Amino acid sequence: MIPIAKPYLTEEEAQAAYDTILTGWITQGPKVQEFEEKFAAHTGAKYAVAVSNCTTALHLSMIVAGIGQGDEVICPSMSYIATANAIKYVGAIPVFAEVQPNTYNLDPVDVERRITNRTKAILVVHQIGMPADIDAFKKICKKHSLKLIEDAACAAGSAYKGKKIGSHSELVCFSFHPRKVISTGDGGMVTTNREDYYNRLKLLRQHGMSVNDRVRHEANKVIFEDHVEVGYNYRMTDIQASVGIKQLEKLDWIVEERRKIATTYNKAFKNIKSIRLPLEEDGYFSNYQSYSIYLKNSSSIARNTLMQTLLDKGVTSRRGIMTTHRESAYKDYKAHTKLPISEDLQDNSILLPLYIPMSEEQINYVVESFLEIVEPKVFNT
Ligand SMILES: C[C@H]1O[C@H](OP(=O)(O)OP(=O)(O)OC[C@H]2O[C@@H](n3cnc4c(=O)[nH]c(N)nc43)[C@H](O)[C@@H]2O)[C@@H](O)[C@@H](O)[C@@H]1N
Ligand SMILES: O=C(O)CCC(=O)C(=O)O
Repeated sequence: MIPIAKPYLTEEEAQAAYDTILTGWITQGPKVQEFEEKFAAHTGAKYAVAVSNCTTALHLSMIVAGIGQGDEVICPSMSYIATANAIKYVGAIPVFAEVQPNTYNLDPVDVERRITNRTKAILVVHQIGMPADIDAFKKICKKHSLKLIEDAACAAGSAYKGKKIGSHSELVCFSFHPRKVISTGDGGMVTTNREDYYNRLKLLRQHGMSVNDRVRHEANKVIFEDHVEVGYNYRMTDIQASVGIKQLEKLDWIVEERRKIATTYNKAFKNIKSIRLPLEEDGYFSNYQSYSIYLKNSSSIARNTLMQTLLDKGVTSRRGIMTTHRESAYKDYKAHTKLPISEDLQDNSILLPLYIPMSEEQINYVVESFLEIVEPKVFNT
């Protein structure tokens, strides 16, 4: 069976976790600090703050951006549910905007249309690793005095206009969940260029503690900490961070390898008229966290049938990215939300296997299986 995804983890990561365990400092310690410094350097951001996952990264970003009760935040419905949930955590209201059919990313024109006097921020997602048009959203935010927050859960190693994702705006949130291109089991990171945000994020992730445990541990004078505001326990462990450091060293290589597989898929499928392949325009550099194909109306096979037939041949796939407004948790949205493009993309797209290392044989098997089902006539000639 060819899986949909698999984290690329080696003896190196296992050894790093082992070594960290034996140091006796296993959470929010030196390895977390090292991972943060290296991640900031890699993205080109001034600061990075490690947290327990991207959902908590988004939650803290909402808080430091000053988003609160009753504020509106524009975001895509077509994203993993964590995007909208983070807005809800602070009592704010997710306002769903449409995405562009060929990139799955927020449509700036539709976003601007949905701005009201209660709008406080735009939460832009770089969907399945393809960067959104950051400059367009920066312009809208400037014009309407809004905050910009980037959900880069899937976009570690992606770049926009020659600069890595993480370096473009004030709050960028990453995930190291196993489904992402690099993983620490679970884990997240916020990058920022603002020192005030950096300090507040560090405070909030550790209960609002004024003097952290490492400082107290190393002090030769008795120090008492204060908890200056109601914070959270959103720490990353040093065991995770030591894995993250090794993963980060491989990130650029992993992205190159993923892009090679995406290129093979692109070449193999380019002449199929009934499907649309991922679009990577000039200035956009995707890490191909996922490879998504859209089945047009003219497709002779329904998406779910295609998925089952692939599975029967031993090829795992996934349906297109979910739409939050159609989840039960968001049933209040269902009646008044009209997002035909997002719904169509969710219903008619399919993610194919893409992971490192995928053998040539496995890649070819996915290609052949897909062609055999979608274009049987061409395949058999
Ligand atoms: C980007 C989004 O991707 C994921 O959705 P998805 O439907 O594409 O993928 P999932 O069904 O979660 O599949 C994750 C796949 O990734 C591989 N995998 C390998 N190790 C793991 C693991 O520890 N946890 C999970 N969830 N998956 C793991 C397996 O092949 C597994 O089937 C979700 O897990 C979301 O959490 C995520 N935001
Ligand atoms: O929790 C998940 O399954 C995905 C969300 C995520 O990637 C994260 O919070 O880091």
